[in-house]
Amino acid sequence: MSLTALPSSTVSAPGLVPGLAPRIPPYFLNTDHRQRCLAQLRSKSTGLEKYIYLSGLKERDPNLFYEVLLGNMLEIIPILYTPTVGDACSSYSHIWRRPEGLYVSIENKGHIKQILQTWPGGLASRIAVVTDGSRILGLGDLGANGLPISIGKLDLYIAGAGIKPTSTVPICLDLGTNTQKFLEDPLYIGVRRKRPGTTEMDAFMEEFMQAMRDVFPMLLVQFEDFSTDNAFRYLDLFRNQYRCFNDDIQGTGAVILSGFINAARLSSAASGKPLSEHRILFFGAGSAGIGVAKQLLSFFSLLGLSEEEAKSSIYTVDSKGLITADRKGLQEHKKFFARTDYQGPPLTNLTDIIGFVKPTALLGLSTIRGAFTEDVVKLMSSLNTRPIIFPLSNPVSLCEVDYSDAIKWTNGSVIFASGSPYKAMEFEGKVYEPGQGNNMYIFPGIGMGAILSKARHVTDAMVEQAAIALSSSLSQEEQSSELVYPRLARIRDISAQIALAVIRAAQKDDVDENTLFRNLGDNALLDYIKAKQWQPCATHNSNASNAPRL
Ligand SMILES: NC(=O)C1=CN([C@@H]2O[C@H](COP(=O)(O)OP(=O)(O)OC[C@H]3O[C@@H](n4cnc5c(N)ncnc54)[C@H](OP(=O)(O)O)[C@@H]3O)[C@@H](O)[C@H]2O)C=CC1
Ligand SMILES: CC(=O)C(=O)O
Ligand SMILES: [Mg+2]
Repeated sequence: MSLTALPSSTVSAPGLVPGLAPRIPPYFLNTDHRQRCLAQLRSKSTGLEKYIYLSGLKERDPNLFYEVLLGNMLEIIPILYTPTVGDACSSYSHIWRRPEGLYVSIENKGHIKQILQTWPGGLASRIAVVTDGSRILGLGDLGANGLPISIGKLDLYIAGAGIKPTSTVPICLDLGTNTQKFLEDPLYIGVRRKRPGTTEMDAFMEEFMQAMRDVFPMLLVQFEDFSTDNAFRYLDLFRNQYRCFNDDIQGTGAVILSGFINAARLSSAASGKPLSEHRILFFGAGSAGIGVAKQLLSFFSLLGLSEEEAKSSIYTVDSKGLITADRKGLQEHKKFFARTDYQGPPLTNLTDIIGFVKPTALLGLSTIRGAFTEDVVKLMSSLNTRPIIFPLSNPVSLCEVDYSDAIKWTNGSVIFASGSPYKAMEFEGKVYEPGQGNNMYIFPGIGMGAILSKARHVTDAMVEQAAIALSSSLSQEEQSSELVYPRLARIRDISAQIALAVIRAAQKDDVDENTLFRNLGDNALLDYIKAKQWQPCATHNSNASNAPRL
Protein backbone atom coordinates (compact mmCIF):
# COMPACT_ATOMS: atom_id res chain seq x y z
CA MET A 1 0.00 0.00 0.00
CA SER A 2 1.32 3.47 -0.74
CA LEU A 3 1.26 6.15 1.89
CA THR A 4 -0.75 8.36 -0.41
CA ALA A 5 -3.47 5.71 -0.25
CA LEU A 6 -3.81 6.22 3.50
CA PRO A 7 -6.58 8.49 4.81
CA SER A 8 -5.10 11.97 5.21
CA SER A 9 -5.90 12.02 8.96
CA THR A 10 -3.76 8.94 9.30
CA VAL A 11 -0.97 10.47 7.26
CA SER A 12 -0.83 13.59 9.41
CA ALA A 13 -0.88 11.65 12.69
CA PRO A 14 2.49 11.63 14.51
CA GLY A 15 2.28 7.84 14.87
CA LEU A 16 -0.31 5.33 13.80
CA VAL A 17 -3.09 4.43 16.23
CA PRO A 18 -2.72 0.64 16.48
CA GLY A 19 -5.52 -1.01 14.51
CA LEU A 20 -6.31 2.04 12.32
CA ALA A 21 -4.21 0.86 9.38
CA PRO A 22 -2.99 -2.52 10.54
CA ARG A 23 -0.94 -3.29 7.44
CA ILE A 24 1.29 -0.24 8.00
CA PRO A 25 3.86 -0.75 10.79
CA PRO A 26 2.75 1.31 13.80
CA TYR A 27 5.81 3.58 13.95
CA PHE A 28 6.39 3.80 10.20
CA LEU A 29 5.36 7.45 10.17
CA ASN A 30 8.04 8.30 12.67
CA THR A 31 10.59 7.45 10.02
CA ASP A 32 11.51 9.25 6.82
CA HIS A 33 10.49 6.88 4.03
CA ARG A 34 12.44 8.86 1.43
CA GLN A 35 15.65 8.00 3.24
CA ARG A 36 14.62 4.34 3.26
CA CYS A 37 14.04 4.50 -0.53
CA LEU A 38 17.44 6.11 -1.07
CA ALA A 39 19.12 3.41 1.00
CA GLN A 40 17.30 0.72 -1.01
CA LEU A 41 18.34 2.41 -4.25
CA ARG A 42 21.97 2.64 -3.18
CA SER A 43 22.02 -1.01 -2.16
CA LYS A 44 21.64 -2.06 -5.82
CA SER A 45 24.91 -2.89 -7.42
CA THR A 46 24.36 -2.01 -11.10
CA GLY A 47 22.88 0.99 -12.85
CA LEU A 48 20.25 -1.22 -14.50
CA GLU A 49 19.11 -2.61 -11.13
CA LYS A 50 18.81 0.96 -9.86
CA TYR A 51 16.78 1.87 -12.95
CA ILE A 52 14.40 -1.06 -12.33
CA TYR A 53 14.07 -0.12 -8.66
CA LEU A 54 13.18 3.50 -9.53
CA SER A 55 10.68 2.40 -12.13
CA GLY A 56 8.98 0.20 -9.52
CA LEU A 57 8.99 3.06 -7.02
CA LYS A 58 7.33 5.34 -9.59
CA GLU A 59 4.59 2.76 -10.12
CA ARG A 60 4.00 2.24 -6.39
CA ASP A 61 4.04 5.88 -5.39
CA PRO A 62 4.67 8.57 -8.03
CA ASN A 63 4.69 11.41 -5.49
CA LEU A 64 7.37 9.73 -3.45
CA PHE A 65 9.35 8.93 -6.60
CA TYR A 66 9.40 12.58 -7.69
CA GLU A 67 10.14 13.79 -4.18
CA VAL A 68 13.18 11.51 -4.04
CA LEU A 69 14.21 12.54 -7.57
CA LEU A 70 13.91 16.28 -6.87
CA GLY A 71 15.94 15.98 -3.70
CA ASN A 72 18.72 13.95 -5.33
CA MET A 73 18.92 15.04 -8.97
CA LEU A 74 22.68 14.72 -9.39
CA GLU A 75 22.55 11.12 -8.24
CA ILE A 76 19.33 10.00 -9.93
CA ILE A 77 19.27 11.77 -13.32
CA PRO A 78 22.20 9.67 -14.64
CA ILE A 79 20.11 6.56 -13.86
CA LEU A 80 16.81 7.67 -15.40
CA TYR A 81 18.65 9.36 -18.28
CA THR A 82 22.04 9.06 -19.93
CA PRO A 83 24.06 6.92 -19.39
CA THR A 84 21.93 4.21 -17.67
CA VAL A 85 18.80 4.78 -19.77
CA GLY A 86 20.95 3.46 -22.64
CA ASP A 87 21.25 0.10 -20.82
CA ALA A 88 17.55 0.16 -20.04
CA CYS A 89 16.71 0.64 -23.73
CA SER A 90 19.18 -1.99 -24.92
CA SER A 91 17.62 -4.58 -22.62
CA TYR A 92 14.04 -3.30 -22.40
CA SER A 93 12.44 -6.42 -23.87
CA HIS A 94 14.06 -8.38 -21.06
CA ILE A 95 13.47 -6.01 -18.14
CA TRP A 96 9.89 -5.10 -19.13
CA ARG A 97 7.54 -5.31 -16.14
CA ARG A 98 4.44 -3.21 -16.79
CA PRO A 99 2.88 -0.83 -19.31
CA GLU A 100 4.38 2.64 -18.83
CA GLY A 101 3.88 4.43 -22.12
CA LEU A 102 1.99 4.26 -25.37
CA TYR A 103 3.00 2.02 -28.25
CA VAL A 104 1.65 2.93 -31.67
CA SER A 105 2.45 0.16 -34.12
CA ILE A 106 2.69 0.17 -37.89
CA GLU A 107 0.00 -2.50 -37.63
CA ASN A 108 -2.32 0.16 -36.16
CA LYS A 109 -2.23 2.11 -39.42
CA GLY A 110 -5.78 3.26 -40.22
CA HIS A 111 -6.76 3.15 -36.51
CA ILE A 112 -4.15 5.35 -34.85
CA LYS A 113 -6.74 7.70 -33.40
CA GLN A 114 -8.44 4.86 -31.50
CA ILE A 115 -5.07 3.80 -30.07
CA LEU A 116 -4.31 7.35 -28.86
CA GLN A 117 -7.77 7.62 -27.31
CA THR A 118 -6.85 4.82 -24.90
CA TRP A 119 -4.34 7.09 -23.15
CA PRO A 120 -5.78 8.06 -19.72
CA GLY A 121 -4.49 11.67 -19.80
CA GLY A 122 -6.87 12.65 -22.63
CA LEU A 123 -7.42 16.37 -23.18
CA ALA A 124 -5.16 17.27 -20.23
CA SER A 125 -2.12 15.95 -22.12
CA ARG A 126 0.37 18.71 -22.90
CA ILE A 127 3.70 17.15 -23.91
CA ALA A 128 4.60 13.93 -25.72
CA VAL A 129 8.10 12.63 -26.35
CA VAL A 130 7.89 10.45 -29.44
CA THR A 131 10.64 8.13 -30.62
CA ASP A 132 10.64 5.50 -33.33
CA GLY A 133 13.60 3.80 -31.67
CA SER A 134 15.73 4.02 -34.81
CA ARG A 135 18.73 5.87 -33.24
CA ILE A 136 18.60 5.67 -29.46
CA LEU A 137 21.47 7.82 -28.11
CA GLY A 138 24.44 6.50 -30.12
CA LEU A 139 23.28 2.90 -29.72
CA GLY A 140 21.62 2.51 -33.09
CA ASP A 141 18.30 0.93 -34.06
CA LEU A 142 16.73 -0.51 -30.90
CA GLY A 143 13.19 -0.73 -32.33
CA ALA A 144 10.43 -1.06 -29.74
CA ASN A 145 13.04 -1.06 -26.95
CA GLY A 146 13.27 2.73 -27.33
CA LEU A 147 10.41 3.63 -24.96
CA PRO A 148 12.62 4.36 -21.89
CA ILE A 149 14.19 7.31 -23.71
CA SER A 150 10.74 8.95 -23.99
CA ILE A 151 10.03 8.14 -20.34
CA GLY A 152 13.43 9.51 -19.21
CA LYS A 153 13.02 12.76 -21.15
CA LEU A 154 9.56 13.26 -19.64
CA ASP A 155 10.92 12.67 -16.14
CA LEU A 156 13.26 15.56 -16.87
CA TYR A 157 10.32 17.72 -17.97
CA ILE A 158 8.67 16.93 -14.65
CA ALA A 159 11.75 17.32 -12.45
CA GLY A 160 13.44 20.06 -14.47
CA ALA A 161 10.56 22.32 -15.45
CA GLY A 162 7.72 21.26 -13.16
CA ILE A 163 5.44 19.88 -15.87
CA LYS A 164 2.59 17.90 -14.27
CA PRO A 165 3.22 14.14 -14.57
CA THR A 166 -0.36 13.50 -15.67
CA SER A 167 0.06 15.81 -18.67
CA THR A 168 2.98 13.85 -20.14
CA VAL A 169 2.73 11.12 -22.80
CA PRO A 170 5.70 8.83 -23.52
CA ILE A 171 5.31 7.27 -26.97
CA CYS A 172 7.26 4.68 -28.92
CA LEU A 173 6.33 4.17 -32.56
CA ASP A 174 6.78 0.47 -33.22
CA LEU A 175 7.62 0.41 -36.91
CA GLY A 176 9.88 -2.63 -36.96
CA THR A 177 13.65 -2.76 -36.64
CA ASN A 178 16.55 -3.43 -38.94
CA THR A 179 18.57 -4.91 -36.06
CA GLN A 180 18.59 -8.63 -36.72
CA LYS A 181 19.37 -9.71 -33.15
CA PHE A 182 16.10 -8.20 -31.94
CA LEU A 183 14.10 -9.85 -34.72
CA GLU A 184 15.58 -13.16 -33.59
CA ASP A 185 15.12 -12.53 -29.83
CA PRO A 186 12.15 -14.59 -28.59
CA LEU A 187 11.48 -11.94 -25.90
CA TYR A 188 11.57 -8.95 -28.30
CA ILE A 189 8.45 -6.85 -27.55
CA GLY A 190 8.05 -5.16 -30.93
CA VAL A 191 6.60 -6.07 -34.30
CA ARG A 192 8.85 -8.57 -36.09
CA ARG A 193 9.50 -6.88 -39.37
CA LYS A 194 12.06 -4.61 -41.03
CA ARG A 195 11.45 -0.88 -41.00
CA PRO A 196 9.15 0.55 -43.69
CA GLY A 197 10.39 2.47 -46.73
CA THR A 198 9.81 6.20 -47.09
CA THR A 199 6.34 6.07 -48.69
CA GLU A 200 4.91 3.71 -46.07
CA MET A 201 6.54 5.61 -43.21
CA ASP A 202 5.37 9.00 -44.52
CA ALA A 203 1.77 7.77 -44.69
CA PHE A 204 2.06 6.44 -41.11
CA MET A 205 3.58 9.67 -39.79
CA GLU A 206 0.94 11.85 -41.51
CA GLU A 207 -1.86 9.82 -39.92
CA PHE A 208 -0.07 9.80 -36.56
CA MET A 209 0.43 13.56 -36.39
CA GLN A 210 -3.13 14.32 -37.49
CA ALA A 211 -4.49 11.84 -34.93
CA MET A 212 -2.30 13.39 -32.21
CA ARG A 213 -3.82 16.80 -32.88
CA ASP A 214 -7.37 15.41 -32.96
CA VAL A 215 -7.00 13.51 -29.70
CA PHE A 216 -4.68 15.90 -27.81
CA PRO A 217 -5.38 19.38 -29.24
CA MET A 218 -3.05 21.25 -26.84
CA LEU A 219 -0.17 18.82 -27.06
CA LEU A 220 3.43 19.67 -27.99
CA VAL A 221 5.34 16.85 -29.72
CA GLN A 222 9.06 16.39 -29.10
CA PHE A 223 10.61 14.12 -31.75
CA GLU A 224 13.40 12.10 -30.18
CA ASP A 225 16.08 9.82 -31.52
CA PHE A 226 14.81 9.30 -35.05
CA SER A 227 17.55 8.29 -37.48
CA THR A 228 19.13 11.33 -39.07
CA ASP A 229 17.34 11.27 -42.45
CA ASN A 230 13.91 10.96 -40.81
CA ALA A 231 14.79 13.45 -38.07
CA PHE A 232 15.34 16.18 -40.68
CA ARG A 233 12.50 14.95 -42.89
CA TYR A 234 9.72 15.03 -40.29
CA LEU A 235 10.90 18.24 -38.71
CA ASP A 236 10.72 19.94 -42.13
CA LEU A 237 7.38 18.35 -42.98
CA PHE A 238 5.62 19.06 -39.69
CA ARG A 239 7.18 22.10 -38.03
CA ASN A 240 4.86 24.64 -39.67
CA GLN A 241 1.82 22.41 -39.41
CA TYR A 242 1.88 21.18 -35.82
CA ARG A 243 3.17 22.10 -32.36
CA CYS A 244 6.42 20.15 -32.53
CA PHE A 245 10.19 20.31 -32.43
CA ASN A 246 13.10 17.92 -32.77
CA ASP A 247 15.17 17.60 -29.64
CA ASP A 248 18.29 16.16 -31.28
CA ILE A 249 18.46 18.89 -33.92
CA GLN A 250 17.00 21.96 -32.18
CA GLY A 251 17.37 21.11 -28.48
CA THR A 252 20.97 20.03 -28.92
CA GLY A 253 21.64 23.04 -31.16
CA ALA A 254 20.39 25.39 -28.46
CA VAL A 255 22.22 23.77 -25.55
CA ILE A 256 25.54 23.76 -27.39
CA LEU A 257 25.12 27.32 -28.63
CA SER A 258 24.63 28.29 -25.01
CA GLY A 259 27.69 26.42 -23.70
CA PHE A 260 29.76 27.56 -26.65
CA ILE A 261 29.02 31.24 -25.96
CA ASN A 262 30.43 30.81 -22.44
CA ALA A 263 33.33 28.61 -23.56
CA ALA A 264 34.35 31.01 -26.34
CA ARG A 265 34.43 33.90 -23.83
CA LEU A 266 36.77 31.93 -21.56
CA SER A 267 38.94 30.83 -24.47
CA SER A 268 39.16 34.32 -26.00
CA ALA A 269 39.91 35.87 -22.61
CA ALA A 270 42.90 33.52 -22.34
CA SER A 271 44.17 33.94 -25.91
CA GLY A 272 43.34 37.61 -26.39
CA LYS A 273 41.85 36.73 -29.79
CA PRO A 274 38.46 38.19 -30.79
CA LEU A 275 35.34 36.00 -30.49
CA SER A 276 34.75 36.36 -34.23
CA GLU A 277 37.96 34.42 -34.92
CA HIS A 278 36.73 31.15 -33.46
CA ARG A 279 36.81 28.21 -35.87
CA ILE A 280 34.70 25.18 -35.03
CA LEU A 281 35.33 21.63 -36.22
CA PHE A 282 32.46 19.14 -36.01
CA PHE A 283 33.44 15.50 -35.81
CA GLY A 284 30.15 13.85 -36.80
CA ALA A 285 27.64 15.29 -39.25
CA GLY A 286 24.35 13.58 -38.41
CA SER A 287 21.17 15.15 -37.06
CA ALA A 288 22.97 16.31 -33.92
CA GLY A 289 26.18 17.51 -35.61
CA ILE A 290 24.43 19.46 -38.35
CA GLY A 291 21.70 20.65 -35.95
CA VAL A 292 24.35 22.13 -33.67
CA ALA A 293 26.40 23.54 -36.56
CA LYS A 294 23.33 25.39 -37.91
CA GLN A 295 22.52 26.77 -34.46
CA LEU A 296 26.13 27.91 -33.98
CA LEU A 297 25.70 30.23 -36.97
CA SER A 298 23.85 32.37 -34.42
CA PHE A 299 27.03 32.68 -32.35
CA PHE A 300 28.64 34.56 -35.24
CA SER A 301 25.53 36.44 -36.34
CA LEU A 302 25.09 37.73 -32.76
CA LEU A 303 28.60 39.20 -33.19
CA GLY A 304 27.46 40.95 -36.38
CA LEU A 305 28.96 38.54 -38.96
CA SER A 306 27.06 37.66 -42.14
CA GLU A 307 25.78 34.11 -42.73
CA GLU A 308 28.57 33.52 -45.29
CA GLU A 309 31.22 34.66 -42.80
CA ALA A 310 29.68 32.49 -40.09
CA LYS A 311 29.51 29.46 -42.37
CA SER A 312 33.16 29.85 -43.32
CA SER A 313 34.11 29.37 -39.63
CA ILE A 314 32.45 25.95 -39.43
CA TYR A 315 33.94 22.69 -40.74
CA THR A 316 32.23 19.28 -40.69
CA VAL A 317 33.66 15.76 -40.75
CA ASP A 318 31.83 12.48 -41.30
CA SER A 319 32.98 8.84 -41.61
CA LYS A 320 34.62 9.71 -44.94
CA GLY A 321 36.59 12.69 -43.63
CA LEU A 322 36.37 16.45 -44.12
CA ILE A 323 33.13 17.17 -45.97
CA THR A 324 33.83 18.96 -49.22
CA ALA A 325 31.39 20.12 -51.88
CA ASP A 326 33.08 18.11 -54.62
CA ARG A 327 32.31 14.79 -52.92
CA LYS A 328 30.01 12.60 -55.07
CA GLY A 329 26.58 11.63 -53.65
CA LEU A 330 26.77 13.97 -50.66
CA GLN A 331 23.59 13.68 -48.52
CA GLU A 332 21.32 16.70 -48.54
CA HIS A 333 21.86 17.65 -44.87
CA LYS A 334 25.66 17.79 -45.35
CA LYS A 335 25.64 20.18 -48.31
CA PHE A 336 25.24 23.46 -46.43
CA PHE A 337 28.58 23.23 -44.61
CA ALA A 338 30.50 21.37 -47.36
CA ARG A 339 33.81 23.19 -47.94
CA THR A 340 34.81 24.69 -51.24
CA ASP A 341 38.22 25.92 -50.01
CA TYR A 342 40.03 22.59 -49.89
CA GLN A 343 41.63 21.09 -52.97
CA GLY A 344 43.56 17.88 -52.73
CA PRO A 345 43.08 14.25 -51.79
CA PRO A 346 40.29 13.59 -49.26
CA LEU A 347 41.37 14.50 -45.73
CA THR A 348 40.41 11.50 -43.62
CA ASN A 349 42.71 11.57 -40.62
CA LEU A 350 41.51 13.76 -37.75
CA THR A 351 44.95 15.14 -36.92
CA ASP A 352 45.48 16.07 -40.60
CA ILE A 353 42.08 17.76 -40.63
CA ILE A 354 42.93 19.70 -37.45
CA GLY A 355 46.26 20.68 -39.04
CA PHE A 356 44.38 22.10 -42.03
CA VAL A 357 41.51 23.80 -40.15
CA LYS A 358 43.39 24.96 -37.00
CA PRO A 359 40.16 24.97 -35.00
CA THR A 360 39.69 26.68 -31.67
CA ALA A 361 36.90 24.21 -30.86
CA LEU A 362 36.44 20.49 -31.54
CA LEU A 363 32.92 19.11 -31.08
CA GLY A 364 32.21 15.36 -31.18
CA LEU A 365 28.81 14.03 -32.27
CA SER A 366 30.10 10.90 -33.96
CA THR A 367 29.26 7.99 -31.62
CA ILE A 368 32.94 6.96 -31.87
CA ARG A 369 34.40 6.17 -28.45
CA GLY A 370 37.92 7.50 -27.94
CA ALA A 371 38.06 9.27 -31.32
CA PHE A 372 39.75 12.24 -29.62
CA THR A 373 43.03 10.48 -28.99
CA GLU A 374 46.02 11.81 -27.09
CA ASP A 375 47.50 13.07 -30.40
CA VAL A 376 44.28 14.87 -31.29
CA VAL A 377 43.87 16.49 -27.87
CA LYS A 378 47.54 17.50 -27.63
CA LEU A 379 47.37 19.02 -31.11
CA MET A 380 44.33 21.08 -30.06
CA SER A 381 46.28 22.12 -27.00
CA SER A 382 49.31 23.15 -29.01
CA LEU A 383 47.13 25.34 -31.25
CA ASN A 384 45.15 27.02 -28.47
CA THR A 385 45.86 28.51 -25.05
CA ARG A 386 42.52 27.09 -23.93
CA PRO A 387 41.12 24.59 -26.45
CA ILE A 388 37.37 23.99 -26.43
CA ILE A 389 36.71 20.26 -26.59
CA PHE A 390 33.12 19.01 -26.34
CA PRO A 391 32.80 15.21 -26.76
CA LEU A 392 29.01 15.13 -26.92
CA SER A 393 28.17 11.56 -27.97
CA ASN A 394 26.00 9.52 -25.60
CA PRO A 395 26.01 7.37 -23.59
CA VAL A 396 29.33 7.69 -21.81
CA SER A 397 30.57 4.45 -23.43
CA LEU A 398 30.53 6.27 -26.79
CA CYS A 399 32.08 9.53 -25.61
CA GLU A 400 34.92 10.77 -27.85
CA VAL A 401 37.26 11.40 -24.88
CA ASP A 402 37.04 10.89 -21.13
CA TYR A 403 37.29 13.97 -18.94
CA SER A 404 40.34 12.75 -17.02
CA ASP A 405 42.30 12.25 -20.27
CA ALA A 406 41.25 15.63 -21.65
CA ILE A 407 42.45 17.33 -18.46
CA LYS A 408 45.70 15.36 -18.35
CA TRP A 409 46.57 15.79 -22.04
CA THR A 410 45.97 19.56 -21.94
CA ASN A 411 47.53 20.14 -18.49
CA GLY A 412 44.15 21.37 -17.30
CA SER A 413 43.71 24.06 -19.98
CA VAL A 414 40.77 22.37 -21.76
CA ILE A 415 37.30 23.91 -21.71
CA PHE A 416 35.21 20.77 -21.60
CA ALA A 417 31.59 19.69 -21.85
CA SER A 418 30.39 16.16 -22.56
CA GLY A 419 26.97 14.75 -23.45
CA SER A 420 26.90 12.35 -20.50
CA PRO A 421 27.99 13.28 -16.97
CA TYR A 422 31.55 13.08 -15.63
CA LYS A 423 32.59 13.74 -12.06
CA ALA A 424 34.80 16.65 -10.98
CA MET A 425 38.45 15.62 -10.70
CA GLU A 426 41.68 16.72 -9.10
CA PHE A 427 44.77 17.24 -11.24
CA GLU A 428 48.07 18.48 -9.83
CA GLY A 429 46.41 19.87 -6.72
CA LYS A 430 43.56 21.68 -8.47
CA VAL A 431 39.91 20.60 -8.75
CA TYR A 432 38.36 20.73 -12.23
CA GLU A 433 34.62 20.58 -12.95
CA PRO A 434 33.31 19.38 -16.31
CA GLY A 435 30.22 20.78 -18.05
CA GLN A 436 27.41 18.60 -19.33
CA GLY A 437 26.42 19.74 -22.81
CA ASN A 438 23.15 17.89 -23.00
CA ASN A 439 19.80 19.01 -24.35
CA MET A 440 18.28 18.19 -20.93
CA TYR A 441 19.15 21.78 -19.92
CA ILE A 442 17.00 23.18 -22.72
CA PHE A 443 13.99 21.07 -23.67
CA PRO A 444 12.19 21.36 -20.29
CA GLY A 445 12.23 25.17 -20.57
CA ILE A 446 11.30 25.19 -24.27
CA GLY A 447 8.43 22.84 -23.50
CA MET A 448 7.21 24.85 -20.50
CA GLY A 449 7.33 28.12 -22.48
CA ALA A 450 5.58 26.61 -25.50
CA ILE A 451 2.90 24.99 -23.35
CA LEU A 452 2.11 28.08 -21.25
CA SER A 453 2.01 30.42 -24.25
CA LYS A 454 0.07 27.78 -26.24
CA ALA A 455 2.51 28.33 -29.09
CA ARG A 456 1.14 27.16 -32.44
CA HIS A 457 4.71 26.36 -33.57
CA VAL A 458 8.19 26.26 -32.10
CA THR A 459 10.00 28.97 -34.07
CA ASP A 460 13.74 29.42 -34.63
CA ALA A 461 13.66 32.52 -32.44
CA MET A 462 12.13 30.56 -29.55
CA VAL A 463 15.00 28.06 -29.77
CA GLU A 464 17.68 30.77 -30.07
CA GLN A 465 16.28 32.77 -27.17
CA ALA A 466 16.21 29.61 -25.04
CA ALA A 467 19.94 29.21 -25.72
CA ILE A 468 20.72 32.82 -24.86
CA ALA A 469 18.70 32.59 -21.64
CA LEU A 470 20.60 29.46 -20.61
CA SER A 471 23.99 30.99 -21.38
CA SER A 472 23.09 34.07 -19.29
CA SER A 473 21.82 32.04 -16.34
CA LEU A 474 25.17 31.35 -14.67
CA SER A 475 25.53 32.70 -11.14
CA GLN A 476 28.57 34.76 -10.10
CA GLU A 477 29.98 31.71 -8.35
CA GLU A 478 29.48 29.51 -11.45
CA GLN A 479 31.18 32.14 -13.60
CA SER A 480 34.14 32.41 -11.26
CA SER A 481 34.43 28.63 -11.29
CA GLU A 482 34.72 28.94 -15.10
CA LEU A 483 31.70 26.72 -15.74
CA VAL A 484 30.03 26.82 -19.14
CA TYR A 485 26.66 25.53 -17.87
CA PRO A 486 24.90 26.24 -14.58
CA ARG A 487 24.82 23.51 -11.95
CA LEU A 488 22.09 20.95 -12.50
CA ALA A 489 20.69 21.43 -9.00
CA ARG A 490 19.34 24.82 -10.20
CA ILE A 491 17.53 23.38 -13.22
CA ARG A 492 14.01 24.36 -12.06
CA ASP A 493 14.94 28.02 -11.75
CA ILE A 494 16.82 27.93 -15.01
CA SER A 495 13.96 26.23 -16.85
CA ALA A 496 11.66 29.01 -15.62
CA GLN A 497 14.03 31.66 -17.04
CA ILE A 498 14.24 29.74 -20.33
CA ALA A 499 10.45 29.44 -20.44
CA LEU A 500 10.17 33.21 -19.97
CA ALA A 501 12.52 33.84 -22.91
CA VAL A 502 10.62 31.30 -25.03
CA ILE A 503 7.28 32.96 -24.27
CA ARG A 504 8.64 36.40 -25.19
CA ALA A 505 9.98 35.02 -28.49
CA ALA A 506 6.64 33.32 -29.21
CA GLN A 507 4.94 36.67 -28.65
CA LYS A 508 7.32 38.46 -31.05
CA ASP A 509 6.72 35.78 -33.69
CA ASP A 510 2.97 36.03 -33.04
CA VAL A 511 2.54 32.29 -32.48
CA ASP A 512 1.25 32.61 -28.88
CA GLU A 513 -2.41 31.53 -28.79
CA ASN A 514 -2.47 32.57 -25.15
CA THR A 515 -1.96 36.33 -25.43
CA LEU A 516 -2.65 37.04 -21.73
CA PHE A 517 1.06 37.20 -20.89
CA ARG A 518 1.69 40.06 -23.31
CA ASN A 519 0.71 42.61 -20.67
CA LEU A 520 2.69 41.06 -17.84
CA GLY A 521 6.15 42.40 -16.95
CA ASP A 522 9.07 39.97 -16.84
CA ASN A 523 9.14 39.65 -13.05
CA ALA A 524 5.43 38.96 -12.83
CA LEU A 525 5.63 36.44 -15.67
CA LEU A 526 8.59 34.67 -14.08
CA ASP A 527 6.66 34.46 -10.79
CA TYR A 528 3.68 33.06 -12.69
CA ILE A 529 5.83 30.40 -14.39
CA LYS A 530 7.37 29.37 -11.07
CA ALA A 531 3.95 29.17 -9.44
CA LYS A 532 2.84 26.87 -12.24
CA GLN A 533 5.68 24.40 -11.58
CA TRP A 534 4.26 21.16 -10.25
CA GLN A 535 5.54 19.92 -6.89
CA PRO A 536 5.04 16.44 -5.53
CA CYS A 537 2.82 16.64 -2.44
CA ALA A 538 4.97 15.87 0.55
CA THR A 539 3.12 13.04 2.24
CA HIS A 540 6.24 11.49 3.69
CA ASN A 541 7.47 12.39 7.09
CA SER A 542 10.47 14.61 6.42
CA ASN A 543 10.67 15.72 10.05
CA ALA A 544 10.76 12.30 11.60
CA SER A 545 12.89 12.90 14.64
CA ASN A 546 14.32 9.41 14.85
CA ALA A 547 15.08 9.06 11.14
CA PRO A 548 18.82 8.88 10.47
CA ARG A 549 19.86 11.21 7.60
CA LEU A 550 21.83 9.36 4.94
N1 LIG B 1 24.84 15.85 -26.02
C1 LIG B 1 23.60 15.88 -26.47
O1 LIG B 1 22.73 16.58 -25.95
C2 LIG B 1 23.26 15.05 -27.65
C3 LIG B 1 24.11 14.09 -28.10
N2 LIG B 1 23.76 13.34 -29.19
C4 LIG B 1 24.67 12.28 -29.57
O2 LIG B 1 25.22 12.55 -30.83
C5 LIG B 1 25.58 11.33 -31.44
C6 LIG B 1 25.21 11.40 -32.90
O3 LIG B 1 23.82 11.49 -33.09
P1 LIG B 1 23.22 11.64 -34.58
O4 LIG B 1 23.81 12.84 -35.22
O5 LIG B 1 21.76 11.61 -34.54
O6 LIG B 1 23.74 10.27 -35.19
P2 LIG B 1 24.23 9.88 -36.64
O7 LIG B 1 24.55 8.44 -36.57
O8 LIG B 1 23.24 10.35 -37.64
O9 LIG B 1 25.56 10.73 -36.85
C7 LIG B 1 26.83 10.28 -36.57
C8 LIG B 1 27.79 11.05 -37.43
O10 LIG B 1 29.09 10.65 -37.08
C9 LIG B 1 29.78 10.29 -38.26
N3 LIG B 1 30.76 9.25 -38.01
C10 LIG B 1 30.58 7.94 -37.76
N4 LIG B 1 31.74 7.30 -37.67
C11 LIG B 1 32.70 8.23 -37.89
C12 LIG B 1 34.11 8.19 -37.96
N5 LIG B 1 34.77 7.06 -37.76
N6 LIG B 1 34.77 9.32 -38.20
C13 LIG B 1 34.11 10.47 -38.39
N7 LIG B 1 32.77 10.58 -38.34
C14 LIG B 1 32.08 9.47 -38.10
C15 LIG B 1 28.71 9.76 -39.20
O11 LIG B 1 29.22 9.79 -40.53
P3 LIG B 1 28.35 9.34 -41.79
O12 LIG B 1 27.37 10.46 -41.96
O13 LIG B 1 29.37 9.27 -42.89
O14 LIG B 1 27.72 8.04 -41.43
C16 LIG B 1 27.62 10.78 -38.91
O15 LIG B 1 27.83 11.94 -39.65
C17 LIG B 1 24.90 10.23 -30.62
O16 LIG B 1 25.85 9.56 -29.81
C18 LIG B 1 23.95 10.96 -29.74
O17 LIG B 1 23.77 10.33 -28.50
C19 LIG B 1 22.61 13.55 -29.88
C20 LIG B 1 21.73 14.49 -29.45
C21 LIG B 1 21.96 15.27 -28.27
C1 LIG C 1 20.81 13.54 -25.42
C2 LIG C 1 20.17 13.04 -26.60
O1 LIG C 1 19.09 13.49 -26.96
C3 LIG C 1 20.82 12.02 -27.38
O2 LIG C 1 21.93 11.62 -27.07
O3 LIG C 1 20.20 11.59 -28.37
MG1 LIG D 1 18.19 12.31 -28.40
